[in-house]
Amino acid sequence: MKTALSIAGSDSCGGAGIQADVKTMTMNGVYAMSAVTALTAQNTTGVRAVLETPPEFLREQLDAVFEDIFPDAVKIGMLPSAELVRTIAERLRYYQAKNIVVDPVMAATSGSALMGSGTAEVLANELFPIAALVTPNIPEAAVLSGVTIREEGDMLCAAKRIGDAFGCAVLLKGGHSSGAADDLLYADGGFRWFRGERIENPNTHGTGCTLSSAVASNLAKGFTLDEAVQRAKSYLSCALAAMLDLGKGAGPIEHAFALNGCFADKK
Ligand SMILES: Nc1ncnc2c1ncn2[C@@H]1O[C@H](COP(=O)(O)OP(=O)(O)OP(=O)(O)O)[C@@H](O)[C@H]1O
Ligand SMILES: Cc1ncc(CO)c(N)n1
Repeated sequence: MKTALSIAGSDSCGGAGIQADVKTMTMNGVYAMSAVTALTAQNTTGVRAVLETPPEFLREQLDAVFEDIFPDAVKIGMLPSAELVRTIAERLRYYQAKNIVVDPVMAATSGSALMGSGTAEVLANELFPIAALVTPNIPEAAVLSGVTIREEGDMLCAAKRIGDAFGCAVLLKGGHSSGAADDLLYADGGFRWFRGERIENPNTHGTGCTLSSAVASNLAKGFTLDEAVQRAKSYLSCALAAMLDLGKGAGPIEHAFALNGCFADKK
């Protein structure tokens, strides 16, 4: 069985972070592992508290995983501090980790900040160059590129700037746009749109985590980058379209929509 590692924060309400990644990887047919960067006390309405993992303990988790079950892909999510970024970059280079997907998480869907100031620059410098794919949303791409993003032309410009500056492929997600949910891939000097209808569902907590870990899962299985993005987008759209409705804020999506076997049967 192919394997994938999520290096991310824990989301106590289960819709984003490590919990979303493990569910997504499992549903996409790979064996999921985790290295926790932070504990968050959060729910669908906001983040109440964050406890950062000490860098030496994150390193212990990474060594424990890589020395035993070498992951076929790595997804990186919430990184609250520059020190944690440097720890991960050093370990991933040491192990020559492959199929690295970096989701540059800056804030939760609820708006709460998840990254310390100054960390974005270190993240970009240290981790983007070793990534197979970087997946910013529109506000994150604006910070990383310095481009104000209002329309498709701005998305092209921002994705190219980030990709060219750090030598990585970029998937600029369109979830925060006012129109359709169209994502833009910039890879090997070329652009490709992954078009998606906007699904009328206010419950979008963890969509970014889900998309990036689905891409990582599909890279682990050997799909090309284009195929992995297309498959990930289809999985995400189905999980959103299942219309799960939990919590008082922007709720989580239905990661297990495809389970019809006896263990998932309703009473
Ligand atoms: N209402 C929607 N209908 C269809 N697709 C959506 C919708 N909202 C987001 N998406 C898709 O979800 C994926 C994640 O995009 P988004 O821009 O929401 O990421 P994000 O802000 O990082 O997510 P989050 O912070 O909520 O985890 C993209 O493929 C985007 O097109
Ligand atoms: C732990 C964690 N990672 C990422 C996100 C972004 O959705 C979140 N809300 N929580």
